[in-house]
Amino acid sequence: MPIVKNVSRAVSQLLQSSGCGCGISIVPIRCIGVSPRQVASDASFHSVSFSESDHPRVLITGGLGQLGVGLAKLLRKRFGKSNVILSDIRKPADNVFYSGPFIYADILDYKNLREIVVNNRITWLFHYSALLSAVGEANVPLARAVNITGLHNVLDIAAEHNLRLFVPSTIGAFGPTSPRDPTPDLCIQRPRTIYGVSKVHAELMGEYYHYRYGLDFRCLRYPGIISADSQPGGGTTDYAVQIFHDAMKTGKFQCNLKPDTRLPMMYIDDCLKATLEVMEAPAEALSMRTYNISAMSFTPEELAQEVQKHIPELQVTYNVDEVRQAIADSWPMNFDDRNARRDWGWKHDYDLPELVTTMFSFLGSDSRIAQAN
Ligand SMILES: NC(=O)c1ccc[n+]([C@@H]2O[C@H](COP(=O)([O-])OP(=O)(O)OC[C@H]3O[C@@H](n4cnc5c(N)ncnc54)[C@H](O)[C@@H]3O)[C@@H](O)[C@H]2O)c1
Ligand SMILES: C[C@@H](O)[C@H](N)C(=O)O
Repeated sequence: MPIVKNVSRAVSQLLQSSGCGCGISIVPIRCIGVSPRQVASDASFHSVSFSESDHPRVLITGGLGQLGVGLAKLLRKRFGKSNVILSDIRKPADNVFYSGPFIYADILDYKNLREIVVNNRITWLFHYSALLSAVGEANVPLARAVNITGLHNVLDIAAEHNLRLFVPSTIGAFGPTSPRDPTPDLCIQRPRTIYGVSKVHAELMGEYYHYRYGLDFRCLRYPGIISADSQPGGGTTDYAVQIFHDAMKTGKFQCNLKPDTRLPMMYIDDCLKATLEVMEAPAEALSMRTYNISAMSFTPEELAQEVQKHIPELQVTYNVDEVRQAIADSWPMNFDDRNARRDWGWKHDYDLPELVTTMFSFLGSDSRIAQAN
């Protein structure tokens, strides 16, 4: 194996060379000039010319799901419309297409993704593409491809081009053997869904690339997210969005989880605020690269009672979906987010009553507009 020997000798010489300025334990890709995809070393130098005083140039993958459009809106307000590119493999609605830059990007197409990053001089990447917990169980091969192979593509491109990378994780990254009430940042993680397994993999790979190559990887474990103007993509916590729509439309709601199933939840504005805050936090403030964030925790019964304060005639019945129930029973009931609060000042704005009032004022004003038209 002379080639292997030569390469390892060259790498060890590079590691020891004082000119590189690298420590032995942290080896940024640009120092050894060999990326995980064997891209020429000068590939990363192009993006290094980005000045920190400029606005970041942002790409959001999987941006047409429940969270991406709201994230683009928030980031465009902060960094300017033209600096934030939304992408997905689906066709955007007119209002999304005309609200700012949109591009087709399949995260499984490595070359296409790299071309987008290079041509648009991307400096920050928010990686939102994923198959969520319930749809993931219904199509494991696709979930494995999108959530694991897709993540590998994103990690390599981010490392090669010196990007700051945000990858969301989830309460679903924990499992039945994790402490569930509360669940700390660091504990046993043995999830029993392909979604959870892929998210633990993403957390570990991102942290590994951070320590091994200096990748600026940042990750938050989101609770179930509740939003009024976007639909959830097939998760276990979807009921907590659906109840609002059904309460408004029919006054009847059939819940697919048992009434006492407690899960951590969060209003979308808090989720997106946390995402921007952790991306803007100075690196020295981050004692970890993956944080839990928390706002509230409730059961379907407690949510229904709060909703009934606004729509007293709402009738709730229960028809349990065994797959979703088994998933929910293995997830945290409460999330311990003390580290996020201490390190970068995380603080939620919405508790359960505030969330329900906000959802109804949003949906209420929407329906009034629909009637007027
Ligand atoms: N919504 C939540 O409650 C929640 C909670 C925890 C974590 N998260 C995470 O946040 C991220 C965004 O969640 P969401 O609710 O918007 O998800 P979503 O399911 O609503 O949207 C995911 C998007 O990924 C896209 N996608 C699928 N395959 C793709 C491919 N090959 N290339 C590019 N895009 C592809 C889909 O078209 C879809 O628009 C996900 O990573 C999810 O795991 C969400
Ligand atoms: C919790 C989260 O990751 C997603 N909403 C799901 O239920 O799958």
